[in-house]
Amino acid sequence: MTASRVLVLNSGSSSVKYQLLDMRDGSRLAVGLVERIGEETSRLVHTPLAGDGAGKRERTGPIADHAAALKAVAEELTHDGLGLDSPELAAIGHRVVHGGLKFTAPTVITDEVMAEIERLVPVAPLHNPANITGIRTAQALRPDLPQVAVFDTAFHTTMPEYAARYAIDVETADAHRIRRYGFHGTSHAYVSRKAAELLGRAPEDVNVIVLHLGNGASASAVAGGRCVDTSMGLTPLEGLVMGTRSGDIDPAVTFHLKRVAGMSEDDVDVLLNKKSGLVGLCGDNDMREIRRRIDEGDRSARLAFEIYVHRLKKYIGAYYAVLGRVDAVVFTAGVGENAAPVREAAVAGLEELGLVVDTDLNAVRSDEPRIVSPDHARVAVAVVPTDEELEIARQTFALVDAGPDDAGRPAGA
Ligand SMILES: Nc1ncnc2c1ncn2[C@@H]1O[C@H](COP(=O)(O)OP(=O)(O)O)[C@@H](O)[C@H]1O
Ligand SMILES: CC(=O)OP(=O)(O)O
Ligand SMILES: [Mg+2]
Repeated sequence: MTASRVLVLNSGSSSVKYQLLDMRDGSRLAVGLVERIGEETSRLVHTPLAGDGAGKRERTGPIADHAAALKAVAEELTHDGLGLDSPELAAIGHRVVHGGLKFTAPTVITDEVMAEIERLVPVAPLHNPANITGIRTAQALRPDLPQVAVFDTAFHTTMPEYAARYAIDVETADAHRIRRYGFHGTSHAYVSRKAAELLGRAPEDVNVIVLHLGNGASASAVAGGRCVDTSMGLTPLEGLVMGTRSGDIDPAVTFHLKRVAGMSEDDVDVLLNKKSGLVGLCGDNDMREIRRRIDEGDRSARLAFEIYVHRLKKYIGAYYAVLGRVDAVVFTAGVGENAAPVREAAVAGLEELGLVVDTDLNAVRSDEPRIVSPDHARVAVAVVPTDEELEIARQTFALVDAGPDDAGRPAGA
């Protein structure tokens, strides 16, 4: 039997999401999440969907680091007869957030590839270190298997220079590779393709604005299947208001804080990446909690919501102008898929642009891609659940399934 399973690891700063899939039909064999890694209250939630396991299992209690988290995941899979030692496992696919300009496609991980991912740590300090630990741990568990990196930045490498460059001194920018890279690309690619499917058209024929609103959040303008602009920049800090990140601010705020408030470089980094966004504005970064507080009349929660939505609306307008013609505005990720009030507020007042939501359609909760604008609307407003793990598994399997070359290396090595 040829190996057809792929394990996908999406390692975040304090969490690991994972899925084991069978690529013969794309079915999931197990899914899970380890959260609050490094805290006393770590939690692993594992759901076997095949094998010997039955039903969702939870473990709570301290999980010290990503290596310990992956060990626990491996134990859970083994318990279900889906262990990493299985000969059916073809590869392990890793989400890697920053790939710079070098990686425009999924890549089999070699020592040189690892060195490049490490070199990019300063521009993705919350993400690349966790991705690296995930890769190293997986390599230690299955040194014989191809490990594949699927980069968040890859989809955005098609951006034209005028969208990717900052208007700063060219020599300085080039010397330090300062430009806009963009992130969440696997999600933007998957969701824009699915949106075309939902409209019943070929991806080459549609222009869409994708709003990926999770804890991290980004917008992208996709013309005929290619990214032409996106809201994140050199790092995943630029753009929309996020759970804990500020998104766009005047960069002078940073020197002002250093000069006037006596903050260090690291203090400002932590402020903008971890203590800003929704959490900085109102103390909560979970949109469910913010909506609950708004319903109780809480003013700081309301203002946080208004700032979040105002920024979103500005990007919709900007990308409308960038694309010229828009076929759909598509919401995805935790907030985009679940928070109907965010979708409604983001397009409120944009009727002249052809953007309206149907209140009843927008209120429907579903895991399926769906249109939430009325039939007659000029531009579709859609909700398309993202599936970064499935997309990573597909790209990983496509690379390793192409077979080894003459030297016995997997394709792409
Ligand atoms: N039912 C819901 N209603 C509103 N917001 C939700 C709901 N479920 C999840 N969210 C939001 O989604 C966020 C997580 O999104 P997700 O895409 O899983 O983020 P990430 O992958 O960045 O961790 C939560 O912080 C919360 O704000
Ligand atoms: C790049 C990024 O912001 O990722 P996440 O949303 O997983 O934090
Ligand atoms: Mg995410």
